[in-house]
Amino acid sequence: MPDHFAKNEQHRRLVLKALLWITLVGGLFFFVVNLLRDNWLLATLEIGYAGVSLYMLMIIDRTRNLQLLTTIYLLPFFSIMIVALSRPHTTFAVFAWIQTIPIICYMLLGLRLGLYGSILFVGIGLFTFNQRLPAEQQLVNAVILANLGLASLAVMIFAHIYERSRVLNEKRLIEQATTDALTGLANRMKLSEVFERERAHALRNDTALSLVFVDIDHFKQINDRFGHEVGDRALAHFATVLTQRLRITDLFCRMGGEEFAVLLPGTPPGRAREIAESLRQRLADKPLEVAGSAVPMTLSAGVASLGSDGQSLDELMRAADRRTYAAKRAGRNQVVADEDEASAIDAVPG
Ligand SMILES: Nc1nc2c(ncn2[C@@H]2O[C@H](COP(=O)(O)OP(=O)(O)OP(=O)(O)O)[C@@H](O)[C@H]2O)c(=O)[nH]1
Repeated sequence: MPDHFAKNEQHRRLVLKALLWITLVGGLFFFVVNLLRDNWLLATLEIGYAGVSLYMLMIIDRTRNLQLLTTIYLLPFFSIMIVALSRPHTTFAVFAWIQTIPIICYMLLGLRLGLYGSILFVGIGLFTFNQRLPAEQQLVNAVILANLGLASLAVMIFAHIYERSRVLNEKRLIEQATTDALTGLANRMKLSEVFERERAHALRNDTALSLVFVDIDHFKQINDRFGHEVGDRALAHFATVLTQRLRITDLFCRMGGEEFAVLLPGTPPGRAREIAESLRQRLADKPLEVAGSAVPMTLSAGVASLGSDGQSLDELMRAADRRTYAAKRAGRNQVVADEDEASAIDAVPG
């Protein structure tokens, strides 16, 4: 599961836990109150719900399908509120619970289900409440309903705004944490996340997955000659030029400094070599322009593939890295795609 979904789940798990404690304590309290008032239907529902809350508190940390568990819990929870509101023995104060529905729905079910759940259950709550008002005082009833309806609407709007900002902020934070600020490319953390997904996909569908490690040649000289600022521009230029050559499904990442990696889903070793070669060619064809003159850049690359070079990202990175440094030793500005080639370079005295 991607990390950001896990974070969202953690947030919802905490909210649900808090609600379960409230319904456990509330259920026990109202069980006693309803027993004392001889309201057997509600007493049974309340003690039953306290039991369900206790059971859910025990399993909540182990459950995988939190969304399903939440929905199974909320439907009877809201229904009990409505039943309680409709009973002649209960007070109108039960409507206070109806007003918590939008907050509960948005925090536990997210924006879309939060909206639908709020409209549905607050609507039914208002309708049920209206049935209990004396028919003869229509104007007073209208004022009461307008107050409760508007207050519920305000809670719903605030809950919607809160959840929307929370989701957007969370998205922004995740994006910042997984993006390299200078080039706008994905970073190492994102590569790990995507690699796991693509590896599972490749194993399930028996498709290929390759990784190209790319290192800019003599990058230090660009910094030394033109300054760090031009060095930064060169890195951004490199990212732009190479991204244009890749497919939308490929993941181009900056690993740090002048080292990059490209994850190529559905790409066997031979094709990955061709792609690495075309990246090398493209960079040579599109030098960075500084004050009207070209700053030539070249790259060295190593290719590794799932299966033949290992099963984990670490293994693939190690193999691709080894081949990149073989390419450097062989004179730079080239691609080394397999172990034979790397060993042949290593065997040359130098
Ligand atoms: N401008 C700029 N330079 C960086 C950045 N990150 C790393 N560098 C520089 O990249 C250079 C890398 O130098 P080396 O590791 O010697 O590699 P190289 O000069 O590319 O040589 P080879 O890899 O052997 O071809 C260093 O001078 C770093 O300061 C960055 O974000 N911006």
